[in-house]
Amino acid sequence: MDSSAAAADRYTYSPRLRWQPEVEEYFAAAYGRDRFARISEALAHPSCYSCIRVNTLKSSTDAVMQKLINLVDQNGICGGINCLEIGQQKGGDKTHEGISLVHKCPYPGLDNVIFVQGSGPHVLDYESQPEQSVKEVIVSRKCAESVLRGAQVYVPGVLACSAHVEKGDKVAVSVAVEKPADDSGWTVGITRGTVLQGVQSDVHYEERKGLYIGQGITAMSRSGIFRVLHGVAVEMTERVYRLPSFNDVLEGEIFLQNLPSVVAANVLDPQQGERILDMCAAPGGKTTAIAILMRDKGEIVALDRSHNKVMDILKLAAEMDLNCIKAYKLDALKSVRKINEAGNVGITDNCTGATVTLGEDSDNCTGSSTKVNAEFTKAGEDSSTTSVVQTGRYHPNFYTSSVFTSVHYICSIRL
Ligand SMILES: C[S@@+](CC[C@H](N)C(=O)[O-])C[C@H]1O[C@@H](n2cnc3c(N)ncnc32)[C@H](O)[C@@H]1O
Repeated sequence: MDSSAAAADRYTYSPRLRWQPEVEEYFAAAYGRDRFARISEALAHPSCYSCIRVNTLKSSTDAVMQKLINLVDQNGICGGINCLEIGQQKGGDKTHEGISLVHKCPYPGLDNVIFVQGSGPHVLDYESQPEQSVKEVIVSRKCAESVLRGAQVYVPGVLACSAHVEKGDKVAVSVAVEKPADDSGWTVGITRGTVLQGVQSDVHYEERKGLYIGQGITAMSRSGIFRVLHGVAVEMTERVYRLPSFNDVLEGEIFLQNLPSVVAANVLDPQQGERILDMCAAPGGKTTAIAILMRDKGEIVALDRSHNKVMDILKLAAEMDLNCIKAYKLDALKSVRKINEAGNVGITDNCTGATVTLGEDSDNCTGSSTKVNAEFTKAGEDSSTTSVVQTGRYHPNFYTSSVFTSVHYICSIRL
């Protein structure tokens, strides 16, 4: 193979999804092998559109579309990537690759949703400087998913980098995907800080073939990337999928959210004045969707086990001007306990745990009553530092709705 053919083979994006054998067998039997192969193929690639939910308490779908059009006309919102053209397709010369369009969501009941069309996969030229060997960065899967949705590469997402990378270097960015580990779990098998050799003797050389998601310019040196805790490591200049970044765009008026998550909140059909429990809530996508459907009237108890993520929920709620969301740090796994024989509510001995007993009585046609007795740590307080911990008693009656969906961890209960 000559060097350009080898590069074309190597610097591509053609990921293959790996399943645990029993899972694969199950789905193959359910869908048929061919159909399941097509589903697996589709799941390995990012969506070609972004889905935006409008905060209809602050704006309207039409007004947001108009603002996006104006923003693009003024500055573009793609961070230097030629990918976004919003509104009507303007003239025949705009049909080249890279054009994106904005549409209202065509599905009934989702008129608060806007789609922004992206493009890809694109074939990129990674070897534009043939006299130099390609410098490389490997990022985590989570980081890669964000990059393919328009984000930059941030420091925590970088797992490995070539030697001698300086600020301003052009780098090829690939993704590390999990593979089966010895203990029957999954691992990426790369220690953070690994030096990439860029030669075939490099242990990670073969496994990143076909997993290149784009290229960019380093915003700091290799040593900086692994020394600092925050910041952009690589400014992406080319991506195999091009979608606009909505970072800092129309803050509080829009939320980027996958369509199934928007639908999950709609299916719950929350009403004004109700009380809803969202047990794995951060960053607050479904919580805020539910709050808006309730027109911010009622109460949503939003739980997350991570203190920082609880702060994210509160930040998002404040940005969106939503006052009905109360966020608490609580491990949902410790918040539900089966009823004991006597039908008593147990009390946990963990200061951040909650005890929930599912009772048999029901005074509501949609579900059974659920008594809750919990001690919780209020958002903004750190349960690991006893000097600042203040726990409060929490003892409402919960009424489960017929909807108890696990789509994207939503775990919402009508109280
Ligand atoms: C995929 S995110 C949830 C997304 C969220 N429902 C939304 O719509 O934006 C999963 C969240 O669940 C939280 N989480 C996972 N296990 C949890 C548990 N046992 N108790 C509380 N939160 C948990 C994680 O910290 C993470 O923030």
